[in-house]
This record gives sequence, C-alpha cells and structure tokens, in this order.
Amino acid sequence: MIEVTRLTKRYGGKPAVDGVGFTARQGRVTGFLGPNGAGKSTTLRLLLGLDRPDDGTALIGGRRYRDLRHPLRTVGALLDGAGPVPGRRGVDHLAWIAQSNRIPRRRVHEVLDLAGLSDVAGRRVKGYSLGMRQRLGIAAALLGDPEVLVLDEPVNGLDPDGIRWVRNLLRGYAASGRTVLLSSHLMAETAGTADDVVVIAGGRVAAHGPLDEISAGHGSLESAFFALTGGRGALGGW
Ligand SMILES: Nc1ncnc2c1ncn2[C@@H]1O[C@H](COP(=O)(O)OP(=O)(O)OP(=O)(O)O)[C@@H](O)[C@H]1O
Repeated sequence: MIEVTRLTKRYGGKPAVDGVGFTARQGRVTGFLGPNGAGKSTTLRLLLGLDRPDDGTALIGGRRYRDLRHPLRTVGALLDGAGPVPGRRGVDHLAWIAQSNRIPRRRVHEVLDLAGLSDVAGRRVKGYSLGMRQRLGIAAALLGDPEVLVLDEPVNGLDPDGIRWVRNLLRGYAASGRTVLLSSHLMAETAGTADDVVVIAGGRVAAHGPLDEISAGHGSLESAFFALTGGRGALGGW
C-alpha cells in the first residue's frame, strides 16, 4: 500500500506539490492523472526517495523509501529519464541492477522473458527502439518481484501489442493482491486499466476515488478530467 499524506515540496519558494494526500491500495491499480506541470513526477520522486519533502510523508508499506531494507524487493519503479547506459547490453543492465540488490541471476532471464526481450537481450541498448527501452525499464521494475509497482507513463512509445501487454501485466499484478500506481496522460488507457483514480492539478488533489465514481455524471474519464482540472497546470498557471 502507498500512503501519501499532506505532501509538500517547494522549488525556489514555489510549491510543486502542496498538501497532496491519497492512498493506493493493495489489489488495485491506481491511476495518477494530471496536466503537464501538475506535480505528478515530483510526487513520485518524493515517494521513491529521490527528493525530500518540505512537509508531509509518502510511505510504501508503512515506511519511507529510504527506510526500506530491500527497496527493489519492495517497490519497482519506472521513472522518466532514468535510462540505462546506452553502450550496455540489455541483459547486463538488468544483471547489474540484480547483483546490486542481491536478486538471483535467474530472475534477470525471467523478466526478460516476461517483457518479450529475450531475443534482443544480448544487443546494446543504444540499438533498442523506444518501445524496447520502455520494456527494459519495466523489466527492471519487475526484477525484485516487488509488492508495489510505481510506473510513470509506462506505455510511452509502446505499440498496440506492447500497450496490451502492460495493461494485462498491471491487471495481473493487482489481481495477485499487489499495489500498482500508474501515472499517465492517456485517459482511455487509464480508464481501461485503473480501479481507482487520483487527479492532481496545480499541485493539489482535485479528486480521488474509484474510477466509476470519478467518471460518474461525466460520461467518460476524459470529460471528468477536464471538468476537474479546468485547464489548470502548474500552480498559478490557470
Ligand atoms: N527540480 C525542479 N526545480 C524547479 N522546479 C521544479 C523541479 N521539478 C519540478 N518543478 C516544477 O514543479 C511543478 C510540477 O512539476 P512536475 O514535473 O512534478 O509535474 P508533472 O505533473 O510530472 O508534469 P508532466 O506531466 O509535464 O510530466 C512544475 O511547475 C515544475 O516546473
């Protein structure tokens, strides 16, 4: 479970997230939505210990990321911009992460297989397509067979087959009682994958609840999103 409480982070005195609170529950996929600059990546970075909050807490299984004993075994993450070394082979990228987290080598081959990358595992990452890189990032997130998955725009660059793979993977993950937090700009895709939705705008939570409750009265998640965010982006950017 993920519990975010009154989370606040300021950059140069300006809040990027301002008292954000929500829960992502076990056995459910939680979609994390918001316009550009709304504070999604900042929230995820704070959750994953890549930045320190000015106020509030972001807990994974009741602990802050930096207090986790085996972080990769507890939470697997795919974040924008955290790419592999281009000259490294796909299999070596995963093997290096596995080794540094005491994850058995056989798990590398399991996740390569899961991600449909077994045939290209020996190729250097610089020769990978965008979709193959994305699959490698998701494979890395799965390495520790974690209780919690946190994915920032996981279907970015994936073809329809890849998108369906991610959807089924996340649904299966949640069905096994684990927790998935999924940030996305794609409303239809989120509506087809998520059980619960958190909408953030201007650094604050605009709505949080089951997908059908959020969409109720709007016809679609997309219409609900526009009604809730009203074109708001970064704080002050109405
Ligand atoms: N390191 C930083 N230094 C200064 N400002 C930052 C920093 N990181 C984020 N911000 C600002 O905080 C606000 C929220 O940004 P954030 O990247 O969290 O939004 P986002 O919802 O992930 O947007 P997008 O959908 O475009 O990825 C923006 O105004 C952004 O400019």
